[in-house]
Amino acid sequence: MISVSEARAIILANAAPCESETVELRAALGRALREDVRAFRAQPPFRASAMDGYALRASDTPGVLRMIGEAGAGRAFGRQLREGECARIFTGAPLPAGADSVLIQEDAVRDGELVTSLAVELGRHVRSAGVDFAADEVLLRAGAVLDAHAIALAAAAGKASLKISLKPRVAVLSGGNELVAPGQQPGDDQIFDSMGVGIAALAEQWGANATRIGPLADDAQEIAEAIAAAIPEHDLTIVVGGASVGDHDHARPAVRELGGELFFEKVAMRPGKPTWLARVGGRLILGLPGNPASAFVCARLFLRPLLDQMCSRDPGASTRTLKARVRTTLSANGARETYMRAVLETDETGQTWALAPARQDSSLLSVFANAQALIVRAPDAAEAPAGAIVDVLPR
Ligand SMILES: Nc1nc2c(c(=O)[nH]1)N[C@H]1C(S)=C(S)[C@@H](COP(=O)(O)OP(=O)(O)OC[C@H]3O[C@@H](n4cnc5c(N)ncnc54)[C@H](O)[C@@H]3O)O[C@H]1N2
Ligand code: MOO
Repeated sequence: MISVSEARAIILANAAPCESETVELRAALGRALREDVRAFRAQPPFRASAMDGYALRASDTPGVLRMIGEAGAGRAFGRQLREGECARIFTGAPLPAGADSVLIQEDAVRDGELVTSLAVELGRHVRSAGVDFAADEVLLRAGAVLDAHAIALAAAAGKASLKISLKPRVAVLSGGNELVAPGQQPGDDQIFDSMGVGIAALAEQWGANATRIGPLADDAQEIAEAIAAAIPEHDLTIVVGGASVGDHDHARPAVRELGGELFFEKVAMRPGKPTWLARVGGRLILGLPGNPASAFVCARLFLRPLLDQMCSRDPGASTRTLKARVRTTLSANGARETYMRAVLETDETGQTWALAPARQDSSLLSVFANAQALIVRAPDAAEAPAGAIVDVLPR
């Protein structure tokens, strides 16, 4: 069995970034940038006033100055200020040539065209040209995920459109004779297909366009046909369930029937051991165990970085852990890396505590849905007494 980090390395070694597209600025929100964004020109492009007041020469102060005109935002004052002169100025307006400082209007005494000024420090209330950024400066790097602030920066750089990653097209197949789609009438021996829906939702949360397929019957032929049909239309196919060794676990046999190449079929982790990865017709197929907590843990550990890589985001960023103290003692771990569902709390000192509910069975969706994090227990980790610091991964 391979380790979690080995499995992730194999996944990333076999995943390529999706194509890119160019879209209007606001349509790029939440997407990964595929080009560096450089400033069209410096910001501000001119020396600007930071206050409403009077533009003047500091060397003329203290004293009485003659106001010779006005500079407004978007309306530069064309003339040169000479000794003893000042110009009315407003926030954001270009400083007139010859001026070097601004007297804030609250500190001025005005009488018609005469302005009495206190001593003004040289450069006071002046924003120098390029104080925010210089012309041609790289403001955003390829790979950045574009939030509202980044979109504003691109707009300030003069960009009207951006080159971004296409959303990976992801097919999510679920299968099992016990499954019925939400909204359908279940038989007495059936349950609702929560994880086909859940994994598709996660894929979309992480930047993909997901298509739901299923629930399929426990039938190797039907599963093979569904995979074969999904492959040409999708960059990635995910199969939820049917991953284990039972007589009705048909996912991997279906992949073999299609002539697929299996990279791994088990990972030394708990939950999530029966996770697998294959390639069929040049496209990756990720197999997740059907138990809800197993599927969610494996999606978090493998699907998230895989989608990051496909979207040209940093695939390493999402799997970095944080530190927290455990509320209750955790027993020594076995040989498999273990991911325990945990509720996070922050106390009045700012310390984060992780509370692992006693019920950790991998079938418990409600426990997972109410957790905020996973406590990571290394293989063969010793008992962690209450208060010990552990690694946690935000869910
Ligand atoms: N003899 C062994 N049995 C099992 C092993 C093993 O190593 N030897 N591994 C166990 C582990 S660990 C897990 S995890 C599960 C994985 O099972 P599968 O991926 O084959 O999934 P299923 O058998 O189809 O279902 C398991 C469980 O999850 C429920 N399920 C499945 N799909 C969904 C869905 N879309 N929505 C909601 N619930 C789903 C299903 O009803 C089962 O209860 O195998 C163990 N067995
Ligand atoms: O690994 Mo299974 O995922 O323990 O329940």
